[in-house]
Amino acid sequence: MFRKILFRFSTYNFINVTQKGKVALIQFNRPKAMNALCDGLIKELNQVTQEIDSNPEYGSIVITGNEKAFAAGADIKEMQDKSFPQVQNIQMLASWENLTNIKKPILAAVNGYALGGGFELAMMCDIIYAGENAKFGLPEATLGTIPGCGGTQRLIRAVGKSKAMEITLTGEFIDAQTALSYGLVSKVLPVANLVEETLKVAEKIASFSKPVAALIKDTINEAENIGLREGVKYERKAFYSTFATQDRKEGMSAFVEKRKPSWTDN
Ligand SMILES: CCCCCCC/C=C/C(=O)SCCNC(=O)CCNC(=O)[C@H](O)C(C)(C)COP(=O)(O)OP(=O)(O)OC[C@H]1O[C@@H](n2cnc3c(N)ncnc32)[C@H](O)[C@@H]1OP(=O)(O)O
Repeated sequence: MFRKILFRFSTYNFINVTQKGKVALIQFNRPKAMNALCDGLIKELNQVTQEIDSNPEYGSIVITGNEKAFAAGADIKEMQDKSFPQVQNIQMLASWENLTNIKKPILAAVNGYALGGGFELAMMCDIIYAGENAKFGLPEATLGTIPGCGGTQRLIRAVGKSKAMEITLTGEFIDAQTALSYGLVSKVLPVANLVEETLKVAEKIASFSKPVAALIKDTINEAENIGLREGVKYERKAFYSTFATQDRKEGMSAFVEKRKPSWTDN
């Protein structure tokens, strides 16, 4: 069903990368460590997502783990002996947010645990689908630390202050249905079908014009940084800019001519 991606850097130790049509599927591959996010895994993830982003063959990305764990957080064993100067001087987490610079839409398919950095990483994605067994949490307080990769900031924007405080201050996990009721995830699916169903949505997204998808992603994400008035201005500029593209012309012509559009990504 999948074909291996043959990128320049095609040997990975901590992830598997496969392709279905125009979709790249990235699967974390540290099953013995509940897919804990070690530095090597983040380096590979950054490298491959940048490659996919600049490869015109791909229109979207799906990130997943295994049935037990999406990712149980940053690797605690790797972090445990680090000192304050070490984490600050090397800016330990500086590259951990690179995923947010990817222009193509990213879907997270979360089965099992998405904890700490794993939950933060899922929240950096554009759409989250959860398997029925998914468990989300920010248990950093139980380790004597706090979320370090946008967890507090993205969670409050997704669920509001009281729930964000509750989740982060107690360190307790929430299940898939609760995450759905909080608006954190868009759908809850059977564990066995999660990746397949997520790929279907990713394929649909990838079937449209890539620059237009990138513009939608950018415009919605910008709403998290700016107020409504500025956001509407930002959106309007983006809307106008589609009139400089072939794909806008093609989409509207195809509608009027009652035919399917043929996107050129220009
Ligand atoms: C991209 C953005 C990232 C930014 C990161 C910024 C800062 C983030 C900080 C954090 O994420 S701190 C970590 C937060 N996560 C946790 O506290 C969860 C820790 N894990 C657990 O609580 C449990 O393992 C579990 C997920 C509830 C599963 O429990 P279960 O009893 O089923 O399995 P275990 O025997 O505990 O685990 C199996 C195996 O996996 C190892 N492991 C699990 N989680 C981690 C981890 N986060 N880091 C390193 N290793 C982990 C665990 O030690 C076991 O290994 P062995 O001891 O058997 O070798």
